[in-house]
Amino acid sequence: MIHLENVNKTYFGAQPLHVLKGINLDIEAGEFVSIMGASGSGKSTLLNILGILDNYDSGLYTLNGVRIWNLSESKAAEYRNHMIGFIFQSFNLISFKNAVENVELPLFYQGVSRKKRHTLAMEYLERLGLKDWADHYPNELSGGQKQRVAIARALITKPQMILADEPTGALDSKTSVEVMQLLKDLNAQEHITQVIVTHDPGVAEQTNRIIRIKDGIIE
Ligand SMILES: Nc1ncnc2c1ncn2[C@@H]1O[C@H](COP(=O)(O)OP(=O)(O)OP(=O)(O)O)[C@@H](O)[C@H]1O
Repeated sequence: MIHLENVNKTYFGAQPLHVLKGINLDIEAGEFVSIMGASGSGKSTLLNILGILDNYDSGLYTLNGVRIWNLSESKAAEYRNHMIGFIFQSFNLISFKNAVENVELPLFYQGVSRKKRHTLAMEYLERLGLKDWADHYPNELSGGQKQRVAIARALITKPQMILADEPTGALDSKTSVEVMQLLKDLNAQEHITQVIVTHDPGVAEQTNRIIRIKDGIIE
């Protein structure tokens, strides 16, 4: 599903920083993998490239056989909206929208009718055990509840893969285990490919493969 060949990425700041130095990586459909590496090793950079949120300088990236290179912003957004669900450490919920409105948002961008997106969002909230919290705002939810709302939002477009950047980074250890179990179940039951960036060896151990990045390459 994901194929990377000799992918390079440099940030051109005051001093150029060659972050990814020839990444070769294959992730098959249905895999449940984690990416580990020291702080600054390029994990988020790699995840952003996989999620078509950022460009790379050279090499090859194909997603489901489609070459991802120099896409227009609208084409990139279309691929993201239809293929990829994102989960972030800081949840990235919209604070002035309640839980069900947050979950509905990706469908709004897909032009789905108000009624249909509300019905679907309620279904996903229910699946994640949050039906009774639908009209609560993010600041009224615990960290674990916020992350479950974010997971519902990631799932609602039925993505083929989920990219998660430190999904448990802001959660206590008990809630982390619950969220990881949820992601694991999703992988087992629905075969959604998942790529999880984490610092936490306990989180990585729960995935089926650990990819280690060091000095800009995969070990
Ligand atoms: N937009 C940017 N412009 C310039 N440099 C950047 C940019 N984004 C990241 N970097 C630098 O690139 C390097 C890799 O960053 P990245 O966020 O990919 O690492 P990481 O492995 O995810 O780190 P962490 O575990 O701390 O989140 C770091 O040195 C970072 O400072």
